Amino acid sequence: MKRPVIIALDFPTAEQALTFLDQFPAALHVTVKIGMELFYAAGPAIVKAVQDRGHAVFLDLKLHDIPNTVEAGMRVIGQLGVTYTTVHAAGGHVMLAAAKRGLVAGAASQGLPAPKLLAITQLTSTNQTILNEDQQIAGTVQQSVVHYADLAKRSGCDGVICSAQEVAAIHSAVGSDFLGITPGIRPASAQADDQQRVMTPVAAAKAGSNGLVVGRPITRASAPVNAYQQIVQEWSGQ
Ligand SMILES: O=C(O)c1cc(=O)[nH]c(=O)n1[C@@H]1O[C@H](COP(=O)(O)O)[C@@H](O)[C@H]1O
Repeated sequence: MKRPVIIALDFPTAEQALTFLDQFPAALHVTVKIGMELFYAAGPAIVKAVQDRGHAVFLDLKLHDIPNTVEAGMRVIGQLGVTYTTVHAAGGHVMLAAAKRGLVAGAASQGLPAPKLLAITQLTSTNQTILNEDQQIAGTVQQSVVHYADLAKRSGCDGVICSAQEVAAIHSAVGSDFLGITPGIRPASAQADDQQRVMTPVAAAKAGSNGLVVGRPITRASAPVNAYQQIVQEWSGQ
């Protein structure tokens, strides 16, 4: 799918994750996000298990450390054949450039294409108060997100993770070829949970989002494949 609806496979064990995933026919070729919970539990074997089922992997480990450590970690991630991976933009230019270098080198060592490197801007659970008081960053959330998008682009990243609320501003500031992949997606009837900056799939599509990340509205639905297909339909109908 050119603009994917990425399913956040947030489960505590490989068994639970694969039991859930096996409801989705291989022919759907979904993209699933493996985050820290599942990766800490199941390691690279879960990445391979998902790929062996014909699905694509977004490995979301949100690296944030000194440049040398991030470069070395990304070199390993680059060897796993994943489609996307993440780093925190707040680590700064030198760390982001090191992340890109490691990822490209790791992929090249296996003859693989480099995964798309996405920088986390402000998490979708962050609101104005958290930004100004906890993080001591002045200005609006949108200003901070656009700043991080510009930094990420200058540092060699392929895109950012942000709320769909900020995608249009990012595209007008740094260009529409820079990916804005957006979690915090909630169908109109769903609860927000711990998300602060949410949008519906339809609104995210209209805003120019390059891909949705959706977890609980699919993983906790009584009929997950139907919930997924309904979101895909809303999203791609725009
Ligand atoms: O990097 C992410 O994927 C991410 C960034 C962000 O700003 N907000 C955010 O919710 N996410 C992830 O997107 C998924 C959202 O899950 P739900 O809130 O259940 O739809 C989770 O796996 C989060 O870790």
